[in-house]
Amino acid sequence: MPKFSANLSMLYPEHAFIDRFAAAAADGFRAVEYLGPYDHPPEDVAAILRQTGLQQILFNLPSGDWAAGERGILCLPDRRAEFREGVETALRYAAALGCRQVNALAGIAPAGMDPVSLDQVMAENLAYAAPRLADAGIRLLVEPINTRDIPGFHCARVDHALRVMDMAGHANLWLQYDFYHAQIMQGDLVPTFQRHQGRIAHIQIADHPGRHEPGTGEINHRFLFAELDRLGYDGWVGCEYKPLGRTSQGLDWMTQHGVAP
Ligand SMILES: O=C(O)[C@@H](O)C(=O)CO
Ligand SMILES: [Mg+2]
Repeated sequence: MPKFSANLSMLYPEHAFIDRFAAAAADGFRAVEYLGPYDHPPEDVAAILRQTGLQQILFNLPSGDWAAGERGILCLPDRRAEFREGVETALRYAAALGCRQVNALAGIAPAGMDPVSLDQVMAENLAYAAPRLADAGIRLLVEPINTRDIPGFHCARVDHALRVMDMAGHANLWLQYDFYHAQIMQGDLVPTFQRHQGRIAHIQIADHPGRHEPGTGEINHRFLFAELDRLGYDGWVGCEYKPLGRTSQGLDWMTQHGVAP
């Protein structure tokens, strides 16, 4: 059975962010992930992890002005300095929280910019960050995100992410494979996983359409989980979906799929 982490940016919206940790622990989760801890001092988040016994397994590098619609800065030519500062901030938080994986979001392509030059900026930033994070024992992940939910997102397909990671040319670059985004952009979920398994550090799930609980849409999660087991995937699977009702009640999808938090 895969091991599941609770994505606190999406699960438990009925609670304030800081109270979502206890809610996830009460439901039996052993690990959490979310977009970013940066609104809270690292020692406060570390204390909550200690109190709840939860493991912090992933968060994103600082991703620009989220409220203003930004979705990462990795590909943005005039934000290189901010990206580098963000790596230092993430290193500080990761050390405090014992987190061994961070995700770098490509960002929305500025209108009129040549996509090849944006790839070059991405690769340059990845080449800068990957060894620094490796020295601290932290993996650097890249996540393709569908362009229906985030129009203009620069890195939407698995092969694109892998190509840019190859351009950066460092061993500490890993794919964050979100089945929901992949279903929208390309399908072929399991063969794609199998082809790139050695480069995949983290998986996320939600059903499609709607991005709700597994079992509410067209993705066959029972099959996916069985295949992850058969293929020996030993990473985490992030529950990154929008609960249809109260999060805890909605977790009965797990028993229906023969899995547990
Ligand atoms: O899939 C997602 O939306 C997240 O994993 C993320 O990090 C950016 O929104
Ligand atoms: Mg995701």
